[in-house]
Amino acid sequence: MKFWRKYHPDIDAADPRYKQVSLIYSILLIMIAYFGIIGTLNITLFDAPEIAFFDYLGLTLAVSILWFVNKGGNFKVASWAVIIAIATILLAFVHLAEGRNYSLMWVTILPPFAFFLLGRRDGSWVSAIILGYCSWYMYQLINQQVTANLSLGALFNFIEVATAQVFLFRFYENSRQEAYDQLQKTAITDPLTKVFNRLHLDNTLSAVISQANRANQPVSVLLLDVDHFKDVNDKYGHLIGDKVLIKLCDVLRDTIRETDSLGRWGGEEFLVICPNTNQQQAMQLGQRIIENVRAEAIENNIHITVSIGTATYTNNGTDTIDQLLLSADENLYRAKHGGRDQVLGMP
Ligand SMILES: Nc1nc2c(ncn2[C@@H]2O[C@H](COP(=O)(O)OP(=O)(O)OP(=O)(O)O)[C@@H](O)[C@H]2O)c(=O)[nH]1
Repeated sequence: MKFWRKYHPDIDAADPRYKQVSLIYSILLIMIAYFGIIGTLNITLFDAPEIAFFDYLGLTLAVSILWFVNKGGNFKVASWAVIIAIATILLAFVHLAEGRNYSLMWVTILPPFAFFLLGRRDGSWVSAIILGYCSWYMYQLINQQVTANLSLGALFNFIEVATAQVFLFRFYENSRQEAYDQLQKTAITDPLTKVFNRLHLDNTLSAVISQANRANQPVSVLLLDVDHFKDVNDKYGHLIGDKVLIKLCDVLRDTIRETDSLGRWGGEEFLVICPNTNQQQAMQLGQRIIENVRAEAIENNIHITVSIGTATYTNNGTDTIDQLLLSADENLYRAKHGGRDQVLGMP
């Protein structure tokens, strides 16, 4: 287990912040070890206290940021603080080294940190500004013949490498972000109908109920089941049955609000979660769904109907999510056994 988890027990491996937090802690620990060792060497072995000053400054900054994140500080602020600390040390080093060519090499460590911690957009301009400034500064030193350590040819090579580095990191960060977004989407989507899957419905319902508790608002759910769907499969085949489910979800998406969540509960059962919706509004939505589905010729002129059970969470101190779903299920059962093609709520 990562040691920092004891300061942030709520961030587990599934949390999107996990990698970023890991990286922040790794960078801070490396900075502390690095600046501590090099600063001490600069004083004891190399007799360079003016450089050691910046090493200890880096050490102090790293320890302060570590303290800040341990105390629950904002990770975005911490990421920026890490990048500003690294950039400050690098710039101080470039100035102190008076044009020695190795100082430029160090500047190339900035882009990977900037891209990983700040993302593609901010990583790009921060890297471009720091690398651009260092190139310009070195060019002035060569021009004014302050340095004999760096040739114009070497500086241009540095500029080419730095530019390539920024473009490569941009490209890498782009593909990484796209792959991550795709993965996130796949993890919460039902592959056939492209509505949310059951796992995401569970998470959404918990989040919506917590929000409703804070705002003291009702939440309604509509549990919906296709009537006699087995007959559709038996008569037209499974592939057509699949298309019917896909088309049904199109109708449902067009009928519900943007703030509602639609997902597949299982088989030919779907759940709609409606924040800030009372029992009466849920019944109206259910009725609209029934009518829209009935009116739509779904596939090859196949007409289907659906039955719906609704239930409403009112934050009266006794309701639970399980009870809410159980009530919706019981009402769906009554709708089925009362003749189908209808919506039923609390008796
Ligand atoms: N084509 C297709 N069929 C599915 C899918 N998931 C579940 N089914 C079918 O849905 C049917 C559900 O049948 P039942 O549970 O008997 O319900 P029903 O025929 O809809 O009858 P009622 O719900 O009582 O109106 C079964 O034939 C399942 O095979 C799917 O993804 N694609």
